[in-house]
Amino acid sequence: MAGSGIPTVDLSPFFSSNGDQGDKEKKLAMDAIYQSCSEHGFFRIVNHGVPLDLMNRALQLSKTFFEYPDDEKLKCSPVSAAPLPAGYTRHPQNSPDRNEYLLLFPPNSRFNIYPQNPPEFREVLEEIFSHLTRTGMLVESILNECLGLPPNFLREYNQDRSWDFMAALRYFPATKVENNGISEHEDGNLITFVFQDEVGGLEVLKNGEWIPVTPVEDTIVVNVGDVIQVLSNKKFKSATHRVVRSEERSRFSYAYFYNLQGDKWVEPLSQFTKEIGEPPKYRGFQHKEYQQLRMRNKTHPPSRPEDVINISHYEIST
Ligand SMILES: O=C(O)CCC(=O)C(=O)O
Ligand SMILES: [Fe+2]
Repeated sequence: MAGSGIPTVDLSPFFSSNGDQGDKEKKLAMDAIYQSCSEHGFFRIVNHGVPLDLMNRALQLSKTFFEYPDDEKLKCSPVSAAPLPAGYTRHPQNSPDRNEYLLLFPPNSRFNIYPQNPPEFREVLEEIFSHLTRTGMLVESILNECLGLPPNFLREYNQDRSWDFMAALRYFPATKVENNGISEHEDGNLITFVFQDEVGGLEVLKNGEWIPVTPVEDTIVVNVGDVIQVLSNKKFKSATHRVVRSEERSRFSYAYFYNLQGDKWVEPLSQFTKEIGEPPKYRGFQHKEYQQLRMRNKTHPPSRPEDVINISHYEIST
C-alpha cells in the first residue's frame, strides 16, 4: 500500500468459500505473507474479523483508564509476576521504556485482575480478546500453509490457548531529551497483533532502515515472533520493531500475543533442518524458560542494552 511501507493483506477470502476466484485471492494473500515473513516478518491485515467499533471502543476505554489517578490504576496491581504480571504495571524508573500497561490472559483466566472502572471495560476487553484469538488461529493456519507444514501442524503443536495474553498500552509523551517508548526488540511468541490510535510511533526494521508503521484505520499490524523464527530455522523472520514517542501527546495501543504453552519445547523442525540438509540455527528450549528470561529484562532492566536477553541466546554459532 502506497506510503505505508509494509504490505496490506486482505483476509476476506479466508472467511468465505468463493470457488476458483476465492482460491486465487487466497493465493495472492499467501504470496504476500510469504514474502514479508521471509524478509522482515511484518504485514498489516484488513477484513480480519475484528469489528472496527470494538477496536475503537477498546482504545477509548483504555485511554479513560490510563488517565485515572494512580491510586485507581494501582487497585489492579499484579499479585504475582508468574507466569506474567497480569494487571496494571508501569515500568521501573531505570527502564528505557516509558509506558504503562494493563496485561490480561484470556477471559476468566484465574490470573486476570480486571479494572472495576470504567465499568464496561472488562466486557470490551474480553470481547476483543476472543476476536483476536480467532484471528490468531486463522493467521496461524495461513502461516502453516505458507511454511508447507502438514495440515494443522501448528494448531496441534499449539493447542492450549490459556497462555495467550494482551496488553493495553499507554506511551507517555516524549520529552526534549528522550523519546523511547519500547526499545528495539522482537516478540518472543508466535504471532503478535497490534492496533493503535492515530498518534503513530511504531516502527519496523526493514533492510536496515526504520520504517514507520503509520496508523491506518481498521487494519491490524501483524508481526511474526521468535517461536516461528526458531521452528522454521529462520526461514520466517521475527520482526524487529520499536516504539518512538511523540512529543505532544500520549499514544494508546493494544498488543495481542498469540502464544505457546510454557512447557512446550521449541526447536527448529526437521522439515527445515534434517530433511533439507540444513544445520539447526538454534538449540532447543522450553518456552517458559525463555519467557521468564524476557520478563526479567523488563522488571530488572540490565544496565547494558547488549545484556538484554533475546532469541540469539539460543543461537548455535557456526
Ligand atoms: O504498542 C505497540 O505499538 C507495540 C508494542 C510492542 O511491540 C510490544 O508490546 O511488544
Ligand atoms: Fe513487540
